[in-house]
Amino acid sequence: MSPFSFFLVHPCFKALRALLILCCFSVLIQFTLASKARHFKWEVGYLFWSPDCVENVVMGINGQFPGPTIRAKAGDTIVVELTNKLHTEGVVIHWHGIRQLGTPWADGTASISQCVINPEETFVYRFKVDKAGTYFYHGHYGMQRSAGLYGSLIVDVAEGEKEPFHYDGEINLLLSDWWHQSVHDQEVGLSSNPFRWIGEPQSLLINGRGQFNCSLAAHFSNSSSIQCKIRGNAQCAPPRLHVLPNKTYRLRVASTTSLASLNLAVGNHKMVVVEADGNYLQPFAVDDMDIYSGETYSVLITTDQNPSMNYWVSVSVRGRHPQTPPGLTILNYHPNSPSKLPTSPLPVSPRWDDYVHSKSFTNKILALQGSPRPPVHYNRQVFLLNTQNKINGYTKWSINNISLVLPATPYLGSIKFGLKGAFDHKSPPENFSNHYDVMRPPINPNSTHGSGIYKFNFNSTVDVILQNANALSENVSEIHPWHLHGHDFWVLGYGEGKFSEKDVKKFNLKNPPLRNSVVIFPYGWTAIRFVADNPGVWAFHCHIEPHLHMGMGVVFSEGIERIKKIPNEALGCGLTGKMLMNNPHT
Ligand SMILES: O=C1O[C@H]([C@@H](O)CO)C(O)=C1O
Repeated sequence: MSPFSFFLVHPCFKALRALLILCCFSVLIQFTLASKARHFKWEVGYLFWSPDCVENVVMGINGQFPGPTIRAKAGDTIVVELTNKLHTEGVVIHWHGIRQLGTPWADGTASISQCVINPEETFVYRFKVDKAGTYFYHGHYGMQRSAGLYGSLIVDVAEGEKEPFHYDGEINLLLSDWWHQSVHDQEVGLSSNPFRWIGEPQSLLINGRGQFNCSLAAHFSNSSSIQCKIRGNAQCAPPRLHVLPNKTYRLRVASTTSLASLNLAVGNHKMVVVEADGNYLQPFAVDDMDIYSGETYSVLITTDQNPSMNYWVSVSVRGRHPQTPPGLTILNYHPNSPSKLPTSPLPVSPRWDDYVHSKSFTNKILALQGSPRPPVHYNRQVFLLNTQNKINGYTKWSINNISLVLPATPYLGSIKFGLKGAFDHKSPPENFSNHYDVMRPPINPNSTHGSGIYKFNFNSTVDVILQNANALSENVSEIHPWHLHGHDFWVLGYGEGKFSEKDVKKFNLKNPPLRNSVVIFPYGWTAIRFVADNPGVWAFHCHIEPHLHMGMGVVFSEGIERIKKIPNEALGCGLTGKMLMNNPHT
């Protein structure tokens, strides 16, 4: 008899066995009690609001802009009953960074995971937040994120768990950019011939607040900007960050910008970067940090500076010729008055085109020791060439010469039920011509529309090489931050120019960071690896809102046959709607 069987049957161990069972039960009960469902009732609607002291229309939630912050613990279930109070538009909300393990219909992507929620309809998003971290949520239909439909989603560690770093307090910074032209006008311009580009933002917002045509730091600048005079309760009053001296604070930073890549700095304070996209990093200290649309970070600052002063928190534009003044607020040391302006000049931010600086920051981002490592080999390698193109004279972005158009019927349903004709059944190309010169504008700029998907074998390891190129004008190549739904991926490496098979040898398989968003630098490439282990249909796209609108994305799917019952409400439109209505028992 084995020692284990002996323990199971021998009467001497009866009491010990009972104790063991009791222990197991109590752990189970504690776990069930600690993780709970958090219910929210939300109404999405348009509001008159002055995000940058100029009145405009924003898309808000429950009369608030930005939307309410969701705060939960790892393991909790979030239940958001979302009612659409927009007058004539559908809506969906994507929970950015939440992998939706087992709930692919709750990913909130119009035409991909669900039908849009029509005016006056209510849709219930129910999903688990399985991993602690800094996240956010936003609209994922048309350009509704640019209209202001976003908010923070913070997941604390589960009861009894500890973060791998210490801090005394927390500050939330949700960064965005803001235009005075309505999103509807922007969308029309982008899909017109001649093309009308949206231009640079009027203002940068910190927690939905910015200042147009005046600066909090005007007394330091020799430009013509005037000093802001803001009443304390104004919607555009800067969100002062109150701190006590000699403490450590965790800044949770998320960028939901429509276009702008940003640089964040806190005057006189070093920032120690510890988390990115809900994954822990090997801590490193910087004076300023870049953050691209779709990314989140946690950084620690220690309030060890002269406590009789306040300090600037500044956000400025990277990667595009800035025409937007920095977004500013104040780090307010207690007991100084929150309106006491800092006496030091603004922190120096790098020049907008100092890519050496950006790359040096990016290369410091590595996984904390002990983080999950990538599989050593891939099963499939997909190359995605990013180009700006023309289709019948309209300006577009394409991936391997295909510009994404989303179908009327959500992929999740049409794939699950094998509905023919819902989208292009031919898969898009996995590669591009060897002769393509990524350093020059396309010789033949013409591309085509497409709605085909990349289908991955369940549990296979996929490498994606994102390849940047020259846009339509000579000597222009732009930053594109790519975001993957339904997964985290390992960032294996970045490189200049065209990717070559030799570059595979340089991949970092030792401590690559796990993320859900990653940047491709101008004329460069970025390699990522992920395991296709989450049954569902998942968007992978440039997080610049107008670029996605112009077709810059692809769609992945895996393991659909493993999905059991998709709630009818998610699919009650288009062909699936008709099918469900005809077969109420599906
Ligand atoms: O998609 C874009 O279009 C413009 C420009 O390329 C054409 O006006 C721009 O800066 C983009 O990022």
